[in-house]
Amino acid sequence: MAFTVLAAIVAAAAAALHRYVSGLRRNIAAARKTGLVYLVVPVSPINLAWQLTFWIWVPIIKLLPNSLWERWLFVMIPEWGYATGQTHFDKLGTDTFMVASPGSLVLYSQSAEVIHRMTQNRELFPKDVAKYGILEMFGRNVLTTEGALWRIHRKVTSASFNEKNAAHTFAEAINQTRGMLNMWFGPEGAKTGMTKTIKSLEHDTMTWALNIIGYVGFGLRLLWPGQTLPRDIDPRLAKYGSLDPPPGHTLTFADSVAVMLERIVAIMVFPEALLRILPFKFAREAYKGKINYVQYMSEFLHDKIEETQSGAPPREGMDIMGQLVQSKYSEKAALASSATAKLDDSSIIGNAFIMIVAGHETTANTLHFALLELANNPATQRRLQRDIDALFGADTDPSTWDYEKSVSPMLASHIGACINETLRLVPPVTGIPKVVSHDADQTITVDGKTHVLPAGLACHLMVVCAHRNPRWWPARPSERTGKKTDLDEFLPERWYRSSAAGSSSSKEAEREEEQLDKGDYGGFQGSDVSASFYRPVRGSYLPFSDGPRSCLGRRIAMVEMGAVLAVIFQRYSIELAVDEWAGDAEVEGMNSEERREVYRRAQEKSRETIRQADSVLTLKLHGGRYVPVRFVKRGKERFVSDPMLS
Ligand code: HEM
Repeated sequence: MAFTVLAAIVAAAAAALHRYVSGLRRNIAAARKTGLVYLVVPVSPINLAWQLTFWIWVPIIKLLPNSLWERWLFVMIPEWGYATGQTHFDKLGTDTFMVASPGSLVLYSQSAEVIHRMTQNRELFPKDVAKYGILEMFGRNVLTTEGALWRIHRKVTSASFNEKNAAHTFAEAINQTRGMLNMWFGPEGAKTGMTKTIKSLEHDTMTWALNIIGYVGFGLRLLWPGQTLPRDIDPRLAKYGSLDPPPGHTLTFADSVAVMLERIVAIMVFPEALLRILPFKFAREAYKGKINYVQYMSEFLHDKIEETQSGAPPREGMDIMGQLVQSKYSEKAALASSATAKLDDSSIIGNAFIMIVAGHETTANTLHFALLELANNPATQRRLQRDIDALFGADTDPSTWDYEKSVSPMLASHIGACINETLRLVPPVTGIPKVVSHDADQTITVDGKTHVLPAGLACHLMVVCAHRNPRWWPARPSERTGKKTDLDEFLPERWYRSSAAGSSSSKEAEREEEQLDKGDYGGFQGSDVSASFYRPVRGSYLPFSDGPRSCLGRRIAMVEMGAVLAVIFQRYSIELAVDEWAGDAEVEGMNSEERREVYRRAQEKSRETIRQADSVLTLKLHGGRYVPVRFVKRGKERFVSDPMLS
């Protein structure tokens, strides 16, 4: 008996070893055939189990002699592109390389040509939808589907992304920014002109963005602490805005979204029944977040179906849930032929989830990093304020700002430059997975040479690396760090520079535009970058992706972020908090040089913290990391008004 068991184990191990070796040999041969540079690694870097546990294995591997791992280990660290991307592409001497492992063959590229080809040819290089399981747990949706099914989702969801709703978003972003400022200052800060040290900037920007998409996208009035719901609010919607859990719930709606996003990996990995009984804090939170969120959304769906079937007039704003529900439950949908595609209930909930996640976490993180970079860069902040004064006036009431008149100049000013530069440096989505169509091999051109990629090949577009590739961006030697280029630095002025080594002339840019896929996939059709700025080569700047699968919400995101920066910096400045090095009384007694010295320490620490950002869903500060800041009324700055501080 013991011998039989042993023999079975040996046979299974031999079979596994055979699979391992033959998989590796097959993938190495396929990598070699493409003619591209390739690395060989022992485990697939895109294997989910590896990605969840890499932090255990990497330190163990590093105990081995350097020569065994130093060439390839970087690619096994999921956020390598953001942390150290350029160095590795430099070392390999190429913008496009392959990684062969026993379980996979993957192409990584930061080449604008390659990225452009893949984003423009949706059918030849579809999205690698298998990688989007985490975003499909509540139902299939526009972000996670491909082909004919994606077209149906895109048609239904894109209907409300228009200029009217962008204007509505602008007004609501102004309103929510005031709510956030009121919370930060409180009655005490309003008197002194300075907030206390804020450690919750990331959390607050998430609340800000959720409140906006909640209202503009879903008609839900979500509140800041101390605010109350309007008296005439529809009682069915009141529970979503409640600051305490309403009857039948153990979390508020906003907390259910926040907790669910915080614990999304646990929700995906563990079955609900197991989360319920596991005696760990993370499991309790994940379970609570999930069941509350699911319950809110099914109640919301139910209410919307009733509203649609009662023939109630359309609501103001995007009413994303209303649009989704109408596609299935309206009278028109009922009369439509059965051949007309409709979403099922699970897809309605799935799309609502994706709009909430895509619509708030991305924008919130961009705002969070933009604020931190402005605190890190006082000279940029001062220039931003000058542009805001010129555009909106220093004393005007933001609620009177006119969207149509303001939007283009706003995005062409230093406000736009700061947003673009944040999205270049710290894009919420650092990489986009595509795949070579399973139907046929496809070609790419790298530096004038054609390479054939095998059908089904996984391709990873290294967005964050393309954004820092000196070949495509106007770069100068860094004045601050002495590095070869300043591309790792936040320099919105870059957007006024005229050219980069690999940048195209405006004629070439026009020709490129002509070759684009001009299909109408709904949403905003214009460029992400104002015409007055440096125009990056197509494929080198894609914070919102590009081509048919580009972000549906990019216009409203830009508008939202422009509005919040304008409202905050019209009256206030942001400063890094220096409590770690000096108390308020000490700062009071310091001369200018001493203040500069203490601020420089805070800048150094802040930059180091930002470098440690990584992605679960989007790029942000995880693991309790934060940068403490204060907001001060303009004229009351302790540090950032000093012209010697840049
Ligand atoms: C700074 C803010 C934002 C950034 C950086 C951003 C970025 C992106 C990126 C990179 C993609 C492509 C993802 C992929 O292919 O895997 C995407 C898709 C998408 N985004 Fe955004 N997004 C932002 C804001 C928004 C907002 C505000 C909404 C909606 C309210 C939104 C809705 C969507 C949707 C629906 C898609 C899927 C489009 C499709 O596949 O057809 N996004 N976004």
